[in-house]
Amino acid sequence: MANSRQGAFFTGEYRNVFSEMGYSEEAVGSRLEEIWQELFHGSPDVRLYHPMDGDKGYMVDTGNDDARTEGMSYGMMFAVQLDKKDEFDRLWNFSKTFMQHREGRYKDYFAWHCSLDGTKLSPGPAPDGEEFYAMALFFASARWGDGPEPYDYSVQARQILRACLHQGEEGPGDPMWDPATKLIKFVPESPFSDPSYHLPHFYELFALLADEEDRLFWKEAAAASRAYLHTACHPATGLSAEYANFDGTPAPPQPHGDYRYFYSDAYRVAGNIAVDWEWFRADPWQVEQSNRLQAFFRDKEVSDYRRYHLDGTPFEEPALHPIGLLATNAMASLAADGPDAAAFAELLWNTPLRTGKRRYYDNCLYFFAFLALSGHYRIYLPEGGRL
Ligand SMILES: O[C@@H]1[C@@H](O)[C@H](O[C@@H]2CO[C@@H](O[C@@H]3CO[C@@H](O)[C@H](O)[C@H]3O)[C@H](O)[C@H]2O)OC[C@H]1O
Repeated sequence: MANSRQGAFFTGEYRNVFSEMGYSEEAVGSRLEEIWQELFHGSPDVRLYHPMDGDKGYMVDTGNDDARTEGMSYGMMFAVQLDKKDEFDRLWNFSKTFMQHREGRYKDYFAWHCSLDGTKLSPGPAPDGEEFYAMALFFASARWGDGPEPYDYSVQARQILRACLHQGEEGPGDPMWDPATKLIKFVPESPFSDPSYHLPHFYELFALLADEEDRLFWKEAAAASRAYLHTACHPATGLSAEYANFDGTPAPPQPHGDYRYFYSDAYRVAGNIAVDWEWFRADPWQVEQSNRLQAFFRDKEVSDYRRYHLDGTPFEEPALHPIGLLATNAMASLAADGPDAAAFAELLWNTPLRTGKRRYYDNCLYFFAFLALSGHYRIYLPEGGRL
């Protein structure tokens, strides 16, 4: 039975799109377990997760030979969804020990990437990591209960979210959310956003679980992000830019590159929108948007996926992560109700994990798509917690 919280309706149900298409629950379950085994415990040329001696482990970005808060927090989300506490704790311990700052302008934030021995490669954070850490930690607290530091998961999650909103109020630094617009920034210092960082479905939950005094902010942030995505996604193609201003227009070129186009970061927008729809049914535009995006990719071969202008004009340059893009296009089927929904899910089902050097980002998105489309990407709340 759905219940209502100021416009967001927690569905309490998780569709298994693959079963709806005729695959047995058993086949879907064993496929999911196979993906877990390959990515976490498979051969060295397949796996992403690596346990270290002692009590730590990391996810490697195989394309860049480093560990990123993105992949570390994704790994924690995969682990908590599938009830794998040992892997979760190792990833968290590595993140906490090597990546989190103890002082200064980034206190309680995480260096966005480090080498595989834990040496920070650059101090700045990437806010998509912080929000995934916080959500995964809250889910861990609900599934397994809080333990001694650093496994006091809910305490750790609140500490991260406190920094995200209040950094700079009593010392150096900047918050990760813009206080005026309530939109997440690309990095704490930037006056613009990254559409793929917007996770209103997480903010609805932060509004229940974060520090009491910040709960209203998170509720408003959920609404602000939903509205923002309308402005960031092209009205005809559904494509969004890598980085976008707070009014949704593509952000100007940056010293480290020109990100006004649909490329690797932006794939995730489709998946995020679909999960928000599945969890909260708050914004019917998400259904139209998902149909629109799938219509844009309908006639395109995965092997011919490219970088695109937002109006859909292709670059010569191929997509760096075509399997990742297929995964998020398929994830959109959780929200889409158009003629392409089943076809994209079917195509993903019939596509294997990516192999080779660049497999990390593709296979992370692939894992999310399988979790979501099989009904295994779920909300876990502490006992007595209600939506
Ligand atoms: O300038 C950095 C900025 O690059 C960093 O962004 C993080 C890394 O990139 C994003 O994901 C990548 C997508 O492309 C694939 O090829 C990579 O493997 C992925 O890691 C990720 O979303 C960002 O967190 O953020 C900090 C800035 O200072």
